[in-house]
Amino acid sequence: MHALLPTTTTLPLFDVAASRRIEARALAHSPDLMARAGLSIAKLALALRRDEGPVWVACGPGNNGGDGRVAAQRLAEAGIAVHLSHSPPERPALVIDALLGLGLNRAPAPELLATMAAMQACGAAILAVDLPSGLLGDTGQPAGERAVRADHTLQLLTLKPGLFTGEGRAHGGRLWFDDLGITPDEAASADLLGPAAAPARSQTSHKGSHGQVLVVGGAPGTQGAARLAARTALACGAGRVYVDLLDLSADEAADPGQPELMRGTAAELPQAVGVIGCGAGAAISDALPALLQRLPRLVIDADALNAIAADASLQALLCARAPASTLLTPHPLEAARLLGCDTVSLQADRLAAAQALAERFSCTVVLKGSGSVIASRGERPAICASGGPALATAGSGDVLAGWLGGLWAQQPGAPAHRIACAGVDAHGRAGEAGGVRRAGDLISQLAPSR
Ligand SMILES: NC(=O)C1=CN([C@@H]2O[C@H](COP(=O)(O)OP(=O)(O)OC[C@H]3O[C@@H](n4cnc5c(N)ncnc54)[C@H](OP(=O)(O)O)[C@@H]3O)[C@@H](O)[C@H]2O)[C@@H](O)CC1
Ligand SMILES: Nc1ncnc2c1ncn2[C@@H]1O[C@H](COP(=O)(O)OP(=O)(O)O)[C@@H](O)[C@H]1O
Repeated sequence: MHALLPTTTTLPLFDVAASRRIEARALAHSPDLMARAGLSIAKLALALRRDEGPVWVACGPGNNGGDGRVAAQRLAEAGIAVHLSHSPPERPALVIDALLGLGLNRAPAPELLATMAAMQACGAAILAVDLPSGLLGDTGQPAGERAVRADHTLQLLTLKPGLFTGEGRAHGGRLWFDDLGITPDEAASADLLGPAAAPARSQTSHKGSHGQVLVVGGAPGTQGAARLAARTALACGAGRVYVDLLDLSADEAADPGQPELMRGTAAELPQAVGVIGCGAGAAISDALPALLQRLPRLVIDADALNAIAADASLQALLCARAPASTLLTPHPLEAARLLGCDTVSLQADRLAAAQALAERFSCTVVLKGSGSVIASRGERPAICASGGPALATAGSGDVLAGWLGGLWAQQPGAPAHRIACAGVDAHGRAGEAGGVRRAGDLISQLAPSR
């Protein structure tokens, strides 16, 4: 058993159906899985309980409750006061939430909701067994009106995608994992991203070796967005970075605060990676047909996504692009517009939504937000576990778009999916500080990760 995040490698995630298959096969040769699970929970509980008070263990009707009962037995054998009940003891030292795990299949019944509320109110830290009760393992959404907000979750046997995206990040608390000695014997349902290697830079390389990025966007009043993206592409190591600011007069500098940036257009730079849409406003619509047809690799963000959502002819141009050449970076509202749904239903299953977008537009999609999801046709989806609310500030998405463009410029042969996985993870790690990080600061935080 070990703490999980930050992860130093990419890890396999298994949805509920896959976890059940793995469990069923493992039980055939290791019938003592529940004993292993219970022991592991008891060990972690011993380390986490805050004082000499009783450990409250609340067990449900299935095997999740079975794990909890074994843990209670182990704790009692170790001389710890254990309170095995659906109602709280006086001043519990820790709560073990073993009500519902993988088997959650409907909104929790009222009596379970009452126990969940009592757990939350009792003042002790909550250790959830496998999943916080009421949280769906595939999507990270509560099945009903509420799910337990745990302080710690010990995932057992497999890592479930729902703990890493959507509401899962807010419900799981600190994440722990015990594989119970079983190596999964089927392919993962999704990847949990680890860090990727920075693009190689040969001793004899020159600026022409590291590609070109062209940022198109920045309508009057929102030019900062395009400049943030351009500065980030530069910090990422792209050989040359150009900006095409909408409505900028011919004699103005690309970015007076960043003299390395140059002005350019798609017509002049047909090999550049386009990063298009940042702060672009409605004016991007007119430029989009040429950009979609002309530039061999595109990162499409913000207003360019909104323009595409509103125009079937732009959607057709997008779908006609070469495979693995286009990367969309919508936040949930932009993604909902592209799919023609609302954000609540989109957020209810972020993995499915990202995959639906990737299929519909034949693109790689980064569905941003807590636990960003990366999906591409024919690829296993990935979830980014790094990042946090420090990133919830204007401009951090522009920085992501610029970083993706900068990475892609330096790795022209790489498919969009690989660039997205590497870039989103690096961006998240750079934004793991507490509080709020200004988007401009994020750029300098990203640069050392190259
Ligand atoms: N077997 C092993 O050795 C191992 C097992 N492991 C552990 O087992 C867990 C999975 O166990 P599980 O399959 O029994 O499912 P679990 O989460 O206990 O729930 C099922 C029960 O809850 C009920 N129920 C469902 N929804 C409900 C609701 N909303 N409101 C009320 N009731 C509801 C459902 O009722 P039913 O639908 O049948 O009426 C059924 O009775 C897994 O998460 C892990 O902890 C691992 O440690 C690996 C080793
Ligand atoms: N709570 C959070 N946890 C993790 N990542 C977050 C969180 N809030 C925002 N982010 C990340 O910050 C970025 C915000 O992008 P976006 O909404 O497009 O911002 P902007 O348009 O202002 O640049 C995305 O990469 C998103 O995943």
